[in-house]
Amino acid sequence: MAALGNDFRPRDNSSALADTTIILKEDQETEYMVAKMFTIRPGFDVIGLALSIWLELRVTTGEKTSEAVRYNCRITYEGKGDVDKDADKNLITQTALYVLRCHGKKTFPEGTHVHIVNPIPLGRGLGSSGAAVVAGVSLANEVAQLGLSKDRILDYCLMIERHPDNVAAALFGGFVGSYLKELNPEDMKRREIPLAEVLPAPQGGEDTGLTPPIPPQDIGKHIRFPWAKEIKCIAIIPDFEVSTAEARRVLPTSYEKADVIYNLQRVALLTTALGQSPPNPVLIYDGMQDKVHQPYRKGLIPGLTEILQSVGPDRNPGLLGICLSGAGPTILALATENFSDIAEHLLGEFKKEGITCDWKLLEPAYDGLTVSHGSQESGRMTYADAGVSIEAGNELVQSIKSAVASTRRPGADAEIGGFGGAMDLAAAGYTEPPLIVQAIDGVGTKLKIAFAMDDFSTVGIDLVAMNVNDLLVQGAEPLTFMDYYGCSKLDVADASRFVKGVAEGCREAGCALVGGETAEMPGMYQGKEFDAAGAATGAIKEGRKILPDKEAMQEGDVLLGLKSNGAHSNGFSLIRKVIERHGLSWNDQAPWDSSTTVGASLLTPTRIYVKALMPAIEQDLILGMSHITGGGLDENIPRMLPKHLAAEVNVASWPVPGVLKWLKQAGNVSNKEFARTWNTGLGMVLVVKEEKVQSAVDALRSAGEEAVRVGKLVAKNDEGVILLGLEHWD
Ligand SMILES: Nc1ncnc2c1ncn2[C@@H]1O[C@H](COP(=O)(O)OP(=O)(O)O)[C@@H](O)[C@H]1O
Ligand SMILES: N[C@@H](CCOP(=O)(O)O)C(=O)O
Repeated sequence: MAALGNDFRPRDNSSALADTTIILKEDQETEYMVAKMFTIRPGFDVIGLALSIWLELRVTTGEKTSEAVRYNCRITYEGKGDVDKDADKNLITQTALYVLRCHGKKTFPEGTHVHIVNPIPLGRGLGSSGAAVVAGVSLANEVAQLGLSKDRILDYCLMIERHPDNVAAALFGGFVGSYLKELNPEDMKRREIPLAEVLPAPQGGEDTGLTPPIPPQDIGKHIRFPWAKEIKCIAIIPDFEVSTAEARRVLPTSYEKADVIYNLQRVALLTTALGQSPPNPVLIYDGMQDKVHQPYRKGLIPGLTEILQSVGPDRNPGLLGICLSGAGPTILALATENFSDIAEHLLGEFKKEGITCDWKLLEPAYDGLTVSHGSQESGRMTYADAGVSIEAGNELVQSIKSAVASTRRPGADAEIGGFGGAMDLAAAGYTEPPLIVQAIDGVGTKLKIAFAMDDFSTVGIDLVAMNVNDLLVQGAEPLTFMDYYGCSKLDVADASRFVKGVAEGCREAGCALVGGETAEMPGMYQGKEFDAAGAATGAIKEGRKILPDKEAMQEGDVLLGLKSNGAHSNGFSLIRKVIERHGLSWNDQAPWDSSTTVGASLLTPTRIYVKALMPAIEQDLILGMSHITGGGLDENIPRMLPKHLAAEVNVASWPVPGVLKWLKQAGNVSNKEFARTWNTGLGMVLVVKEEKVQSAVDALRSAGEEAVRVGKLVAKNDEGVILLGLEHWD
């Protein structure tokens, strides 16, 4: 991935489409298509919600094969479950064949290869068949260039899946209401038009020339409702299938008037309630009650009634409502927070029935069906087709411009838009050739907490901290910084909050943000997730030594510690496990600090020690420094020591921050593990000659930092770090 340059814009055309181009080359292809789909609906046969799971087809034509392939269509599949690979049996290609036959074509174009990538679990009520039907109609539309509009595609879909909720949401995206128009008298007479989900089979095989029923115009109508941004969907997906056909067979053919009115009243309110911000849990919970399908389907899903009734907004903070997804067995809970709590509870309820489940946190997806073409001959590929928005990139540049400019410093103007970031060393005070030091790092899985909290304002500070603290321990002054932000779909607000955090970190470290890269790469990451990395460049003045000065270190040299303010940016994989095991959710009150939540406390940004340490470094008061990151005291302190010396550290000499104390105890983490996973309360450990300790402490104090004496250097036997006073941690 090219990440150089200082244009805060999406990657250049050729690299953004690199994945696609590779596919085309390998298969000698002419077409490329992606169909993105969704799932669910809480109003029986009426409303559907497209969710963030995409069914994707990669389609190529002109493939050379040694043997004849039926209907000219070779199918390959990756994803959930397994599907038929025969073109006339696979739901996607079967649907496409029906549409092709409606247009007088009996086969796919020669050498068609359809590669299906399907993450939607089959037969779980998450609309895999609706997605497949939309993809199938679109497939025919593309390979035969039929020019069908989305509205006309819906007509074809409705000939196959006669309930419009799933196909309409899959096709148009978002939270969608739909109805089927009554057929006009002429079409009513056309007995071949299926009234239920019956796929018109190619009677007598591919060569009969029979024309299947062409859909009447405008069979279905739809409208998109608003959806409040904070509402997310927890899908609890049991490990067994319920076929939609079976789940429809158990429904009655007629209903009591009272039950019909009950549902109508709720659906009418629900469509508005789900668009209101903040959402009203009472209206949504009541609005999601149902009397026309859930009660009849309980025989197919053990414990359904009890499971649905086991949660409510009064008992489960954050929960808004719950229903069967599609025809089941998946259960869909809508919530604004405490997602893992709610999910764990429902998993527990299913477990009582002996059923294991998977769960996913999903969000509405607004694109619906998208198609992108890539023709080698015409070179008609576009960013937009591939899911990359230049407009969003430009918007981001505008929104971060002033934050980036605020990091300017002597030697770097921090203006964005050029091809590279420049630094005038002389203007920065380095008149003789300095030693240049560089560092590169990421934020790690602390990002996961930011995703869960939907708060990206501080992880940029962590990114800068991880880099500049690494430069600092080598005695270098950080001068410039560059960041990399990779996502699947650029959310300008999120990316901007992130870059503003990076700028804040840079200001704190005194370095200029001279460039960055925002890479929008469809399909690389899940939903709104992103990855971030950064690199810092610093300098050491001519004539001064790069640290650590191992040769100058001796037994008896003093170890000073600078406090951390929590976990900083390391050990988050274990942190997440401990939090999960304790059934805490990110929005719960932090057990170690009643004034904040678990997530907010853990997002406390990593301390940046530049301003505190630079004066002492410049006065040559320090022989070596260790930035306590992944690997903790155990792994990081020996990195600054000569082979013959070890660090003897008295762990009682500094306070362990409340959060780390709690995590250690809650995770039953041994002292050894504690010292090699987390920083234990020290963000930096310094080696200082005894005679310079007072000056070093004074220099640090003048810069606002209190150093504590934590130990000394001793002759090394086995261990690089000897921890004394461990009982203090028990
Ligand atoms: N991507 C796909 N490719 C081919 N067939 C599919 C695909 N997705 C779903 N199907 C077909 O649809 C069936 C599931 O449909 P259905 O019972 O309606 O459940 P769901 O709730 O998942 O829509 C699968 O067993 C399979 O035959
Ligand atoms: N309204 C339909 C929806 C079926 O959805 P699926 O995902 O189970 O195919 C119904 O409830 O039957």
